[in-house]
Amino acid sequence: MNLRRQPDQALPVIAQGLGKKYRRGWALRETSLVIPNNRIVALVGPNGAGKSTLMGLITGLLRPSTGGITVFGDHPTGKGLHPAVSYLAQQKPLYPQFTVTETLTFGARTNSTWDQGYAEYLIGQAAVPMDAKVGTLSGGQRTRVALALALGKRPRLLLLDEPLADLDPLARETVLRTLIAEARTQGITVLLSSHVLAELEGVCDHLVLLHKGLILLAGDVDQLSANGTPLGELALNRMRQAVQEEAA
Ligand SMILES: Nc1ncnc2c1ncn2[C@@H]1O[C@H](COP(=O)(O)OP(=O)(O)OP(=O)(O)O)[C@@H](O)[C@H]1O
Repeated sequence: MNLRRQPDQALPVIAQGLGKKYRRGWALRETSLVIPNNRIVALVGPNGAGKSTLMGLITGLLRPSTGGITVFGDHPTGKGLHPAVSYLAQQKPLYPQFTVTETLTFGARTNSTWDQGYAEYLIGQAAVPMDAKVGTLSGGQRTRVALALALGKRPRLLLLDEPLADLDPLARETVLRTLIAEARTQGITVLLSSHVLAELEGVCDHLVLLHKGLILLAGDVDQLSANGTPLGELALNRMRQAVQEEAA
């Protein structure tokens, strides 16, 4: 595949033969992948499968050892995120001493595409006081502030690396629902990594399943699942099959 920039390649992610090797070995191998527009993508796989590594390569925070990757037709440079991409990891990069207002001001100063009205709307929806210091907020409220920061940039691709892991089940459900509603309304492609397969059912319409640095399954759920098997079961069955093949 030719990775030079072409109009028809302005897809969120195209990876070809992508690999990342650390001193201990390969974290991601021979990954060829297309993430289409307007999808809510479940990025799943066991611990150490390579999910965070793939996200790091998409953000440009990591450099590939082999192959190449484009994000909306551009090669990630490693000098900051692509303007159309927001990234939220479990450790949310928020300053505890900042108030919510100051946090949004920071978002405005650091993002040329910042939409202050939209960010304030998202904070209002979460009923988080604008004058509260971030360090005094609950885990769920902090996640909502981090999401407002990520979405206020008006991204076309939102990368979420286990962002809900520290929330209770009710808060997880609320945040996930809000997030997905926003993504669908705004036409944002979301790449969401999670170990909780059940909560991705009915939320994600595209699946990328990684195992030991290799892609086992990738595609739209309705195409991968001929007989309507739910996403979680589809992923688990394929992972079990891979483990059995390794043992044989
Ligand atoms: N900075 C690093 N240096 C060396 N090895 C690393 C580094 N980061 C990741 N690895 C290794 O690469 C492999 C893939 O790790 P990665 O964090 O991408 O997996 P993951 O699917 O996100 O795992 P988890 O579900 O546990 O978060 C693992 O074997 C991990 O030990």
